Amino acid sequence: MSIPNHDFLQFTLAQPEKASASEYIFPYGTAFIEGRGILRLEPSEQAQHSVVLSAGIHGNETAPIELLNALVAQLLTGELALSVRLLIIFGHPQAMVQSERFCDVNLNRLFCGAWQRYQGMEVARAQLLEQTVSDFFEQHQQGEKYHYDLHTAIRGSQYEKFAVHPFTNGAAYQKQQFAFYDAIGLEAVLLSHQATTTFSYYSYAHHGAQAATVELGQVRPFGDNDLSKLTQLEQALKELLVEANLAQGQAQQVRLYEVVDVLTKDADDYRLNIAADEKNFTAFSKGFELARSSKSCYQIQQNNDAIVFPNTKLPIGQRSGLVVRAKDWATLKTI
Ligand SMILES: O=C(O)CCC(=O)N[C@@H](CCC(=O)O)C(=O)O
Ligand SMILES: [Zn+2]
Repeated sequence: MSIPNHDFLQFTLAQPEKASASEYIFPYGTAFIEGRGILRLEPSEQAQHSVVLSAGIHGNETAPIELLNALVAQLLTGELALSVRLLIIFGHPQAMVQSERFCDVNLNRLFCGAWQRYQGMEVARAQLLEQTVSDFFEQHQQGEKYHYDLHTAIRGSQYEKFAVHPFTNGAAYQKQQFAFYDAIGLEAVLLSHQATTTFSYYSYAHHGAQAATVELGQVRPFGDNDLSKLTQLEQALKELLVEANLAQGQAQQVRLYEVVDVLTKDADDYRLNIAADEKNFTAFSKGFELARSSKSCYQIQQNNDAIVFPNTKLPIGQRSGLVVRAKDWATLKTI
């Protein structure tokens, strides 16, 4: 069965959760519909890289879903000639239908086997996505493995577009990844300071892929996105898929931040002392009381430490924000 009008998004939204697999030929390869929201494209010519592009791990983060859907249509019609193995994942179709971030639990906390510690409908989805990515990368033959997991943020941001780069545990960072971040229009990168249970970290840690979570502006409903803001990303993805080339800008144009603390909601009365519309990367003075609950108090340790992803509408035990600090490029170990 082929995808009507090459519209993988509409096809996905209309499919049942347990959709059956099918495959068909398109002008430059074979398309495998592996499950709801999961489309693998294998080029007819020798593939140059293995690329995973995911969006909608949070169902209400629609701009990158629309962007990927347009790219898929161009591939399926043959307007773009595919030269890499490509796995497209629309992460959480049920949450997409409901215009929600998630249904029971945050899917992007369930990877690297963390799903074993949770309950809810996302558990099976996390297992399936892990298995799908593993199967895909296990068939990798040549070139690089890439996984870019595309999101939009709940809040506005001092830097509209930025990446969360996986924890490397002391290994040198690949400069070409930062040059790619600049090429796709990112203004900042957060360097994770510990292992996480996110989708992109799974591909990095378990499959050695070049991977990142990429934030592309603010959450908006389907049809309400200005995709012209994502032109640089669109061009760079086309270059990757068609020419097998990782677009390169100026790595050092991208501002570096390191995560210095992860805030965790530890009680029902947990509060962040920030305005409801405070933007990501808002900086504070040393000593400012950023968070308080009956169990804990968090004060800013150094002038200009900033908050990213503040959120208290979540269960106890979950991340309520990242405290980040600007980092000098001269201190970054790169190869
Ligand atoms: O705006 C927010 O608060 C969250 C936006 C979002 O979904 N971000 C990702 C980042 C994942 C990472 O840290 O790598 C998430 O929270 O899952
Ligand atoms: Zn998200």
